[in-house]
Parts: sequence; C-alpha cells; structure tokens
Amino acid sequence: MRAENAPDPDFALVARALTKRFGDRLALQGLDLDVPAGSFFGVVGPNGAGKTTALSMATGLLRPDHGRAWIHGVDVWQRPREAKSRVGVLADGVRTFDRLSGAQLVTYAGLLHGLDADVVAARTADLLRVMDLADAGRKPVVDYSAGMTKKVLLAAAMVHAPDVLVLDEPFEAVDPVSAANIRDILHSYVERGGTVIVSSHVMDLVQRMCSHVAVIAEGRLVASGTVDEVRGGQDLEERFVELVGGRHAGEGLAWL
Ligand SMILES: Nc1ncnc2c1ncn2[C@@H]1O[C@H](COP(=O)(O)OP(=O)(O)OP(=O)(O)O)[C@@H](O)[C@H]1O
Repeated sequence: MRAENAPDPDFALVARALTKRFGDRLALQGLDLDVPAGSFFGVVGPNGAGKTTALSMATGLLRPDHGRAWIHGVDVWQRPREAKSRVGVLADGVRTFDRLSGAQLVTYAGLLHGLDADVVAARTADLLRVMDLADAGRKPVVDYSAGMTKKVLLAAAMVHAPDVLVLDEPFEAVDPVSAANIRDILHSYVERGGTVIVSSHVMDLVQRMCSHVAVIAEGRLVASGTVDEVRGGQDLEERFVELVGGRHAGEGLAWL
C-alpha cells in the first residue's frame, strides 16, 4: 500500500521516502515505514544506522530533506500541532529543563499541551508514583541519575495521554526493576489501544517485548514485519547480524 496521498488513519505512523543528509553523510535514504495501530513496534539497527534521525523526522523534531510522515493520518509537517497532540516522544540525548524538579517538568509538559491544571496535577502524581519517583519528584532533574532522567522524561511524554508513544532507547541506564515496571506500563498502554514505537539495541528485549520490528542499516530499511516474520525461525539477534553484517570473525587484536 502506498500512502503518499491518503494514508490509512488506522496506521499509527506512516513514513514515506524520509531522507536526511548531514553534510556529505546521507543519514537516511528514502525510508518507508508502516506502524499498525495497537502494535508494540521495535526499531533496531547498528550504531549510526539512522534510527534517531528517522524517529525525529517522523515525530516533527527534525525537518526531513525529503519525504513525509503521518501520525494516525495527520501530516506531521503540515499539521504539526494536531500531530503532536497525538504523539508522546522520549527523544535520545536532547537537553531538557533540568533546573526544574521532576514534578515541575511533567507539569510543564502537561500545561504545554493545554490540559487543565487540576488534570495535570493528578496525572503528574500518578506518573511519578508508577515511575518510583514520588519522592525524587521534588528534586531538580539535574541531580537525577541517567535512569531517573529517562523515567521522568517518559512521564513527561505520557502526561497528555497520547495515542502513540515514540521512545528512543527508553531502557538505556534504567535499572532492571524500573525497566520491568516501565514494560508493564507500556504493555497495558498497548492493551488499551495505544501504540508504542521503541528503538533499542537489546535484541532479546525486542524479541520478548515487541509484536513488530523494523531493521534499519546504513540509512535504509532492510526488514520490517511482525517479529516472527522478521526473525524467520531464528533468534532475532542472529537474524539481525545476518541482515546488517559487520561481524569481524578472525580479525582479532593479535597484540593483545
Ligand atoms: N545533527 C547531526 N549532525 C551531523 N551528523 C549527524 C547528526 N545526527 C546524526 N548524524 C549522523 O547521521 C547518522 C545516523 O545517526 P543516528 O543518530 O540517526 O543513528 P542511530 O541509528 O540512532 O545510532 P545509535 O544507535 O548509535 O544511537 C550517523 O552517521 C550520525 O553520525
């Protein structure tokens, strides 16, 4: 199905021909992506493959050189306010307002989305509680650990109850108990009809957690489908190495 003109709103995210160049480096080359609504969708690829670039362009954070993206049929670059009201984004490595406390940061995100102050207050308390940040919520985010920062940014991404969550490396630096709690939150969000798109390097996690997966290598989509379709009876990790190559068997560090 091509969706240049009329993307199916039943797809949580549709991207067509997304392309981005940084100087002489082509970071993304004509990426097409179809994320079904209600899926738990993993995006995987080697370092520098273009995952962050793709997700940033698909969510309105980075302007593509070429190509388009739609969130539930809403064009991200032509109707950005509407598209952004339907998506919550946890970006990788962007600066945040870290002089605010955790509670202030989540509150600020909610108010920016135009929610009533009492709704924001109730949701902020709920989110900080489920993220195990109820006490830390009073501290400035600059004093948080990397994992606590991830969790508070995830809370900020969820406060407006979006239809789609796009999370770049949400489990990086997060302790195993918090990661399990976050997975539970995301699974129940999907069960209630939400869509989660998550980039990760941990194949085992993607295989267990996701219903669908896309593999990106060198700025191109090399496989996409249900996890079972993509792994084709192998471990996702084995299949991933087969798809993207790059193993250096036999080229050891002889001097070591
Ligand atoms: N702002 C930028 N300026 C210049 N080059 C960039 C910029 N952002 C990304 N790149 C380059 O684009 C390519 C894709 O980067 P991107 O961050 O999208 O990869 P990634 O798949 O998310 O990688 P990782 O798994 O390491 O996070 C890389 O070669 C990177 O060096």
